[in-house]
Amino acid sequence: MFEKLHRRSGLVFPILATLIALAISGSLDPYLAFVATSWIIFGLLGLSLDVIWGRGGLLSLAQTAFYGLGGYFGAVIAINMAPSFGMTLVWALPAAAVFGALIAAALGYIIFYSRMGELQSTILSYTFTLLLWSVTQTFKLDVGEATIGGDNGLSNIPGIILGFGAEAGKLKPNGAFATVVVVSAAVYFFTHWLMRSNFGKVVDCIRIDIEKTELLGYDIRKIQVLNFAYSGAIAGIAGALFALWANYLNPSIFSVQEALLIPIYVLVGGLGTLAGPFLGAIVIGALSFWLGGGAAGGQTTLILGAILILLVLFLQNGFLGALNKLWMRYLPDPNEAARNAGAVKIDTDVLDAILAEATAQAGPAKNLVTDEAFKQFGGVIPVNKVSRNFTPGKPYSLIGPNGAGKSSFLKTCVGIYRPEGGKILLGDDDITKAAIFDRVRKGMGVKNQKPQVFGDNTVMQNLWIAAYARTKDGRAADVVATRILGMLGMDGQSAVQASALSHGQQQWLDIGMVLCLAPRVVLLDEPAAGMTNEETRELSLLVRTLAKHTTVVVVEHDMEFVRTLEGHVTVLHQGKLFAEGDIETLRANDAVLDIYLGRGEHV
Ligand SMILES: Nc1ncnc2c1ncn2[C@@H]1O[C@H](COP(=O)(O)OP(=O)(O)OP(=O)(O)O)[C@@H](O)[C@H]1O
Repeated sequence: MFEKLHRRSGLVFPILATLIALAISGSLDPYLAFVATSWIIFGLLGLSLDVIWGRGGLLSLAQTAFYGLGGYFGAVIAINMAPSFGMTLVWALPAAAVFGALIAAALGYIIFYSRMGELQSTILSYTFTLLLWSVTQTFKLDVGEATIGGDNGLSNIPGIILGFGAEAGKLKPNGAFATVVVVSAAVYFFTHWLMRSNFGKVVDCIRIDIEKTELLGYDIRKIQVLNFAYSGAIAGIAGALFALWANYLNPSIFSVQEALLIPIYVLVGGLGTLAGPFLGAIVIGALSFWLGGGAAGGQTTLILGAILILLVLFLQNGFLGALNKLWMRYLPDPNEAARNAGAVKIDTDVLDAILAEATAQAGPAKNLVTDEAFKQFGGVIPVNKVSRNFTPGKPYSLIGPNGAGKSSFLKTCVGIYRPEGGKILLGDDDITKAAIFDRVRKGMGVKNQKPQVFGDNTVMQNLWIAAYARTKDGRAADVVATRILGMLGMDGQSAVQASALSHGQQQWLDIGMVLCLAPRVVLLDEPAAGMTNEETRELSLLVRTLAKHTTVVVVEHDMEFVRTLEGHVTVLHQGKLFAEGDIETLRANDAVLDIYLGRGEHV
């Protein structure tokens, strides 16, 4: 019961809060109703930031820009429609949402497709807001009945009108409050649903590990732009509500103070909680209302600032974050199973069946061919004109001393590093310039040196998100993920958070995620690191079985593991192919010993 309530808390409490707000809306003092309406609007604006920051991982200071633009656009529409048609809300909100979304999509396109860093993105978003602030000071335009008058602003904006026709009158403060509550609640519940949908799950994964999400085959930049556009739509709606509430807009809506207040609402309420920004805006709004009413003796800003600093410092993730932490203490620990987990034991029959099915669905194994592949970092050349044809049948092991270029070679093949020269072919496709997600969709499955799992998600959720990348069908992904979980013998840990797993278990989970993709070429970078001897034997069995169905390339330092793979062994040195053969011959090769021991002419 307690657990169920916790799972549904994002729905149950907001429903209660909405009902209470609606119940008291009629009896509120009209002035308080008027002021409280603005708190809800700011909460909605905070929600727009939470979508892109708390869930998407980008601290955008452009939310007030989308809010202001949505406000202006919605107001112009409302001014022109109201005299004949009434219904300002119906005209202004969709127009503002679409406008906000388009502007956010355009800005998001620049930010995400240019692969800007987090800090630069935040600064660019802030610069965009400042630019609008500056431009709107002098921007004058007549649009029908609406006059945008530079720093004189835009006045004569009709209030919230729900009735049709010229005669329809604007709502009084209490009615306006109730209407804004209903609109905000509708946006909140839709957002709550969206963030729990498959789209939202991928958005969360991008925030946790963007590279891994792309390595699963998701077109991350498209998803980021869509999420940003959605946040812009919410900000636009908030802007239109604000315009109808205030009946007046001017360029101060794009000011620094406005832009910086929004992250504060989110932080005080709880980043990533969606409902938190409303709580943050209401708490801050109510505090300043009460302090401004005489309680602070003229020191409202000072006292409010001090309270905010204390709240952010001591609550860490805001009110809702703190509440959640407290609540979690009384729930059973899902990570208990990780502590009691035994060593992973592969079920080879199931593995064989999974791999045969993958071939039936994704087609036969593909060759991976590198033709003079070349990668350079300044003076360092970790991949120096490597030409190699990798085929299915037996696994390939890449060995070599530290810094030989093994990981760089794999990263060049998957597109994490862009080669400066040469070609890379996956089957018949030239993938030299393809995006990472495109290579994965064409059949490449990669596990990097460090296990990459989504730490906040459970083991099952990790496998599911990998399977869903390929199947694009939730139920089919359930089936694939459950089978791989069973094959790894990790059923008992399905509800454990991936971050609670040991390093070795995370390696297995990462390998399981790669298998969910039904890859036609598999690249594994140091998969045995952190595994016990028993697990390394199981891994060797898995890799050999895998190589019968797909092309497999493994980078490894553990020579005993490499020996048990009974495959092709290639030594890399200073970015070049140095020697090839079976492991026993290579171990007896003086030149190979020289490079490992750092002696002789080859070093
Ligand atoms: N992103 C990068 N920027 C600059 N230099 C890099 C980068 N990645 C790798 N290198 C350099 O390329 C060389 C090869 O590194 P790489 O990690 O590929 O070697 P490795 O054989 O995998 O080593 P190890 O066994 O220690 O993992 C090193 O000198 C490394 O410093």
